[in-house]
Amino acid sequence: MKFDHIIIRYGEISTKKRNRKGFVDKMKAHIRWSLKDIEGVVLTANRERMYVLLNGADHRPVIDRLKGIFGIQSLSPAIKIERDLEVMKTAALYYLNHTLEEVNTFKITTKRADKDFPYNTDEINRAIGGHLLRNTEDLKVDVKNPDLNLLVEVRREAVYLTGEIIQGAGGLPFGSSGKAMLMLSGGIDSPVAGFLSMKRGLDVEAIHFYSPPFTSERSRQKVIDLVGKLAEINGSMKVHIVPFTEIQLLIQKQIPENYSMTTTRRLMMRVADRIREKEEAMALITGESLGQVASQTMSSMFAINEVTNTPILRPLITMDKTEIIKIARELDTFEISNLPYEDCCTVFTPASPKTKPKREKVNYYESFVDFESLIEKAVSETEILTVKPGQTFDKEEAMEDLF
Ligand SMILES: Nc1ncnc2c1ncn2[C@@H]1O[C@H](COP(=O)(O)OP(=O)(O)OP(=O)(O)O)[C@@H](O)[C@H]1O
Repeated sequence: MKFDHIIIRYGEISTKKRNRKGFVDKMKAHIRWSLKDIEGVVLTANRERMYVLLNGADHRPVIDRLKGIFGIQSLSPAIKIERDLEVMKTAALYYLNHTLEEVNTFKITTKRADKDFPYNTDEINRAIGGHLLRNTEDLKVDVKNPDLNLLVEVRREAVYLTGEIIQGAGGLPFGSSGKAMLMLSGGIDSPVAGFLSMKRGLDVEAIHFYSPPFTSERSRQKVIDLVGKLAEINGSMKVHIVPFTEIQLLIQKQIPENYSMTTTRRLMMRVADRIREKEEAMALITGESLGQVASQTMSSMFAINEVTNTPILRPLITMDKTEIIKIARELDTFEISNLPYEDCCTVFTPASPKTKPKREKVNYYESFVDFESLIEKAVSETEILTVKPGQTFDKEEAMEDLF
């Protein structure tokens, strides 16, 4: 006996009415992609649920992959069996021994959709429960708060056993919210912002600004590795690598030092917005968190945001650093982000950047400088890479190179 299918329950998709099909189709495509190398599995869907028929495949790797698919609320491995009490008892014991969680207490909940079945609900509960108690040690019945509530569904065509409810990733199906551009530094925050945006159904491309020779090849590679991590979600991610040295040198030369950081951010936004337009995306995403550093105060964001009316998504805006780090660790990006390679912003950061820059002042300073041709040049010289998952980062080798 084996688990023969997995039940997939929808999360927020179930609140969608007329456009539900679009969401379900996106999720189906993502699940199909994630299971493509597991032989034999077949996916079916209806308005309420999806089912993965395992056709002999082991349920554990399938569940592991499904756990990462956005839009899934929960999952349950299930068994379809004959309408025979002895078979039902054996199957229940199998279920108990193969759940992923530790089970100390249980209850059986039978539902008889077919009232012609020769045993009533109570008789089935007791027969199966007794069988489990006789064949296990230290297992107890708990009808109020059991570790395992084994649902036995007696239908006309067969009996279905399911019990374990495994939490899914939640969110919305990948790509169901359209496309946005993630401004990705090598830091801890922006990869987390990218992940959370993808979780809300966005298809994300990354934009990274780098300033050779002030920033090294290693820091560029670090960003590619971060993109490789995010690419695990759906198999690949594009990254636009923007040469930013000329713009930064011009800012350094022409803008008063305490306003150079504000102008740098404004220029990044302007360039990113051009790339967004070319890629037909509808928003920019940043890893900003309110008040974290000088460029992330309300006044700074007010001054920086002025250069575009494209929506700027800031998924981390109300999060504390510790909350962000927790997600970065779960995502496995923390170690990569934490490597001490310089970023183009840190290299050019003034000693005391304005924490309360004024729009009028920054506009006044920028009015003496023609950035337009350099913006065009940066966009046209942007390198576009498609990164696949598994660009593993060799931390030891990287550290050796550093010291
Ligand atoms: N070199 C860069 N390329 C692309 N985007 C950048 C770059 N530097 C900063 N950004 C964007 O600006 C945001 C704020 O950057 P900043 O360096 O002030 O903050 P941070 O808290 O260190 O963020 P992060 O941890 O993401 O680097 C980043 O989250 C990112 O979205």
